[in-house]
Amino acid sequence: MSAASPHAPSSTVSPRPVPEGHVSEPVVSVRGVELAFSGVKALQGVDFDVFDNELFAVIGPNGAGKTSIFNVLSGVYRPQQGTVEFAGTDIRGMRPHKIANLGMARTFQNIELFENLDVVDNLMLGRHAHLGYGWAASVAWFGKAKRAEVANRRRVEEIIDFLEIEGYRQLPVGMLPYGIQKRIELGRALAMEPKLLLLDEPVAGMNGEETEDMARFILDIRNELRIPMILVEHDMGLVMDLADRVMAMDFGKPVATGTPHEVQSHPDVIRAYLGPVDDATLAEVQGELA
Ligand SMILES: Nc1ncnc2c1ncn2[C@@H]1O[C@H](COP(=O)(O)OP(=O)(O)OP(=O)(O)O)[C@@H](O)[C@H]1O
Repeated sequence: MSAASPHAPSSTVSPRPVPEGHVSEPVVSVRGVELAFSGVKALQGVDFDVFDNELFAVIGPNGAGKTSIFNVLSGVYRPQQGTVEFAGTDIRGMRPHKIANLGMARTFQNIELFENLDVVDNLMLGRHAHLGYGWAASVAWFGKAKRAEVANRRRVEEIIDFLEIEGYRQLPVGMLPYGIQKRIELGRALAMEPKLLLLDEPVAGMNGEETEDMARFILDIRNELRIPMILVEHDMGLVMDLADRVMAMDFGKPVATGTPHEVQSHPDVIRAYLGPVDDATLAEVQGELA
């Protein structure tokens, strides 16, 4: 992955702003998170909130700590310090499958689908937490198991409609174009009916048309399904177009949090991408971004 330069205008940045219109409790609340790997400080003093129906982006150059944030949220890494609350529950140290069952879904930088299964079956795997019956029920209480299966299939068909992948539904995922596979991975996350969606570089490796399609679906998820999202993405154009708020990271620390407009030409954000620059160069870059 390559780090991209931030683009477009800016102003001032408040350290931890609560966005206008958000009076409710945050869906995610992270405070003072510290994560280290044998001396390497991956995260230091990370604080942020994500609110209902918010699209929150995390940006930063390579190694800034973006993936580590996702891994802390989804339970892959346990931070040494700090608190992580999701949907009102303290999830620090909780196992990934338990966090997923609380309603946190994630897509990955590299597609993680079952290539030999068709689209419908891959999406049905996302319904795992919604089976509504156990193994015994599936044998001894056929009626309940069958009703749950029908309801799950109906939900999967709704997602297929929503993501406009009807034409691929019976095809093995491995033979589909890259952009469609990324869409199916998104569909599997949606099949979980998540309370929060983590999108890890959703347009990485996509061409222009695929990127535009994905951007449209991300907006639809926010506007129609009203699912809050955290987006990690190197495509700054996409971040600036889609995000409600952005947190910029550098060397494991948040350096600016605010609207895309505020963050993109913040001096610390520009220095995170370009390295040390003098005031004249900084002003020139800010001028180009304006
Ligand atoms: N499992 C690990 N073991 C050792 N160091 C790690 C591990 N995971 C992350 N790191 C280190 O933590 C720092 C942050 O890494 P992270 O992958 O979170 O950055 P990133 O912003 O996602 O980078 P990229 O944009 O390249 O994906 C880096 O110095 C990285 O080498």
